Amino acid sequence: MNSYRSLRIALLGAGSVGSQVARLLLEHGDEFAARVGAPLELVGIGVRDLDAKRDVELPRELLTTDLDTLVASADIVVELLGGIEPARTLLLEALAAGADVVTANKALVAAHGPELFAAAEIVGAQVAYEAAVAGAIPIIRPLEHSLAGDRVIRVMGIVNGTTNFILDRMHTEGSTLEESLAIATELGYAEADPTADIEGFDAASKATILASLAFHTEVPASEVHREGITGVTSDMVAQAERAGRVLKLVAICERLPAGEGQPGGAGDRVSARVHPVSLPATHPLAAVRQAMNAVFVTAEAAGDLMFYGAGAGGPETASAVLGDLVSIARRHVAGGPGTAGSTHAKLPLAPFGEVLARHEIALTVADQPGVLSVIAGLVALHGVSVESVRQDVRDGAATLVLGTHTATEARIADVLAALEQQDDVERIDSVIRLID
Ligand SMILES: NC(=O)c1ccc[n+]([C@@H]2O[C@H](COP(=O)([O-])OP(=O)(O)OC[C@H]3O[C@@H](n4cnc5c(N)ncnc54)[C@H](O)[C@@H]3O)[C@@H](O)[C@H]2O)c1
Ligand SMILES: N[C@@H](CCO)C(=O)O
Ligand code: NA
Repeated sequence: MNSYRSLRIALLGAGSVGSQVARLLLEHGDEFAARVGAPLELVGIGVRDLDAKRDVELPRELLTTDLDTLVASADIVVELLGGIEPARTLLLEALAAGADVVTANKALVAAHGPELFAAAEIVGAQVAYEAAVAGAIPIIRPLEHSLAGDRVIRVMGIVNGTTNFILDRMHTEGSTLEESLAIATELGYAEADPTADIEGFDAASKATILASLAFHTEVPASEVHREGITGVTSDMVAQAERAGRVLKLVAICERLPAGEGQPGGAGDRVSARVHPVSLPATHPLAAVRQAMNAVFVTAEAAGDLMFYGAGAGGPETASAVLGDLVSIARRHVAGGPGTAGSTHAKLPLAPFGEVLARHEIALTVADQPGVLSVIAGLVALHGVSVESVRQDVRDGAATLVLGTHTATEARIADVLAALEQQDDVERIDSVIRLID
């Protein structure tokens, strides 16, 4: 090993992920030093309560509740607190002092990434966040570096382990959302506030990050259309199964072509959204079970790429955090400023209403002659064509399941509003987007 001085590492947070990062850093310190060319010295672990019970027993002398002082003493700050504050202020303080930053905090990167990246650029420091999207799966680095010479067309993935775990158990065991969420929380997958998982906020933060990287364009969290899984019922799961399909919560980031005659991507727009979809059971994403994640990337020259692995869990996420840490530490030893991400493409964002999808609409209707043709006519009136109809009559009421051809979200919203007004329609039971 050369004679480079020790690198001082400050760890903020010793929860599910932080305690595993501390453990691995202490257990494998010699290996990391050999990879980096300098020792990585864990100088302190910022916690809220020195006596709290933790997943891992940590050396008492490293624990501190004075996070500001800890940050001021470090070359590299690893933030695993979660939430916006005080994480944002502490990281801005670290960057202002010239330290590099590693974080797994997708909520923070989605909401304040540009602010952190700008602060890093001023001092030539680096912000690394591989763990923020799809946990252990390398996806940030491939989008930022490996695919920087290609044109990404689409990123579609299961990026929230908790909701995948819940939907998987609804399919395989008929469990309720509540009981599966309790298990996911126990296993360390769920966010501190699990509303972030089940309402799709966590996946939407990840969609923001993925879209910004994939399209070299700042995609604000406020522009991501978001729907969670609280509207997914056991009836919807049963109906999907009868049709040989599986329900999943997915994030879709797409580059929407400007249209015929526009050369070389000129006029393209981008869109990012999170919502449940219905997939054929044979689709590769349907095979992503339990809390696993998978991300498909389609790029113009590379074609389809698939990234699969653990998207949540303490040790799994710690792997990505430590990968960032080793990579940043190597740069310290080699010298030179950190690499800044690029958002120079500045592609315009397409409104959600212009996004195209096939939909399946389940309705309870009066079981009377002629109802089907009235409804089909009403749907057609709004410029949406019906591809398939399934009918199921039970106790004098009929369930009608309409599969549409591809239509814009705006047209589908008009169809749903019109169906709600239609006397023969008792209620709209569910609406789900179909993926082939
Ligand atoms: N758990 C996962 O599977 C996973 C996966 C990927 C990313 N992440 C992200 O990693 C981060 C940490 O997640 P986690 O699951 O370890 O959360 P956690 O709730 O288990 O741990 C966070 C810890 O930080 C501490 N903390 C919070 N605010 C503090 C403060 N002001 N001062 C001192 N300590 C404070 C908490 O007491 C807790 O021990 C989050 O940003 C999360 O989104 C988690
Ligand atoms: N709560 C998140 C953790 C990983 O980001 C999930 O369930 O995927
Ligand atoms: Na990752």
